[in-house]
Amino acid sequence: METTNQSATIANDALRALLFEVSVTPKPGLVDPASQGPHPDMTVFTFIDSALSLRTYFEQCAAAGTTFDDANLPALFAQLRPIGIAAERAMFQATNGVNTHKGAVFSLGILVAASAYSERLGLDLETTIKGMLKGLTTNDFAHVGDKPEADLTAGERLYLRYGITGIRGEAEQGYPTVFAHALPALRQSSGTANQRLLDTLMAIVANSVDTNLVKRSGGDSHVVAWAHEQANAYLAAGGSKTPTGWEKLLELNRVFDDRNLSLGGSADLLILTIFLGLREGVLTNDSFNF
Ligand SMILES: CC(C)(COP(=O)(O)OP(=O)(O)OC[C@H]1O[C@@H](n2cnc3c(N)ncnc32)[C@H](O[C@H]2O[C@H](COP(=O)(O)OP(=O)(O)OP(=O)(O)O)[C@@H](O)[C@H]2O)[C@@H]1O)[C@@H](O)C(=O)NCCC(=O)NCCS
Ligand SMILES: Nc1ncnc2[nH]cnc12
Repeated sequence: METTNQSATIANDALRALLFEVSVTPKPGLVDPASQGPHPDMTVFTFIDSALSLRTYFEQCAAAGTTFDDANLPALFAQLRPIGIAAERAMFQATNGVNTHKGAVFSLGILVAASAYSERLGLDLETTIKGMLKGLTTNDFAHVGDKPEADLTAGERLYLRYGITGIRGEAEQGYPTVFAHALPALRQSSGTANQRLLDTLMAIVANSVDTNLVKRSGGDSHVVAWAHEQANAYLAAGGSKTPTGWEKLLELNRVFDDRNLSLGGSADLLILTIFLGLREGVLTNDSFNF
C-alpha cells in the first residue's frame, strides 16, 4: 500500500475505534448510546464531538510514524507529546472541559504512530511500542514528589500514595492487557460486533488495574479484586451470548451506577484493542448486525 494512503487509513481506524467503543451497549460504568452510566457530564454526543476533534491529531501521529527515519524510538515518542498536549486542548474545547478521551489521546496516539512506523518497515508492533516508551514511568514520576499537592494529576496522586503506575506502567510494558488478554479475546470472540466487544471489554476488566475505578472508589484497596471477580463471573457464565451472562451484565450496569464507579481506563484499553482488531482485520463488517 502506498504510504500516504496507509497513513490515512491508520488515522481513520483510530477514529473508528473511538466511535465503535462508545457505541457498544450496555457497558457497566461507562457512557453508551442508551445510558450515561455514572458520568452525568457526558453523553454519546459528547464522545462523537470529542472523537471528531481528534482527527487532525491522529493524522499527525500517523504522519510522524510514517516519516520517522531513526532507530532512536524514544525520539518518536518525544515528537508525539507536544501534539498530544495540543490534542488534549482541542478535546477539552470540543467537550466544554469534560475529560472524554484524555487516556485515548495518549495511548491511541502512541499506537497510531507505532503502527505507521512498524507496518512501513515490517517490524513487530509490541517491540516498537516498548522501544518508544523506554523509561517513561521513571522519567514521568521522577520529580512528582516535589509538586504541590494541588497540581498533582489523578495518576500522579495514585503513584505517590499506592505506587500504582497506571496507564504509564501499562504503556511502558507494551500494553500487556491489550496484547496478552484483550486482543486474543477479540480474536476468539463470536457473535455480533456488539456482543464481541462487550466480551472483550470484560476480558479487559478481568485483567487490568483501572486507575479511574480506583479513584472513583475513593482508594478502596479491594475494588480492583472485586471488579476482576465480577468480570470473571460474567465470562464464566458465557458472556454476552448467554441469558445468565446477559443478566450479570445488566446487574453490573446497575451496581456501577449505584456505586458511582467508572471503568474509564478499561474503555481506553478497549479503544486500543478495537484499533488493533481493525488493523489486523478481525473486526469486519460481517459482524456489524445487531
Ligand atoms: C500520561 C497521561 C495519560 C496523563 O496521566 P495523568 O497522570 O494526567 O492521569 P491518569 O489518571 O494517570 O490517567 C489519565 C487517563 O488515562 C486513562 N486511564 C486510567 N487508567 C488507565 C488504564 N489502566 N488503562 C488505560 N487508560 C487508563 C483515564 O482515562 C479515562 O478516564 C476518563 C475520565 O477520567 P477523569 O476525568 O479523571 O475521571 P472522572 O472520575 O470521570 O472525573 P471526575 O468526576 O473526577 O472529574 C475517561 O473518560 C477515560 O478517558 C485517565 O483519565 C497523559 O495524558 C499525559 O502524558 N499527559 C500529559 C500531557 C501529555 O503529554 N499529553 C500527550 C501525550 S501523547
Ligand atoms: N464510553 C466511555 N465512557 C466513559 N469514559 C470513557 N472513556 C473512553 N470511553 C468512555
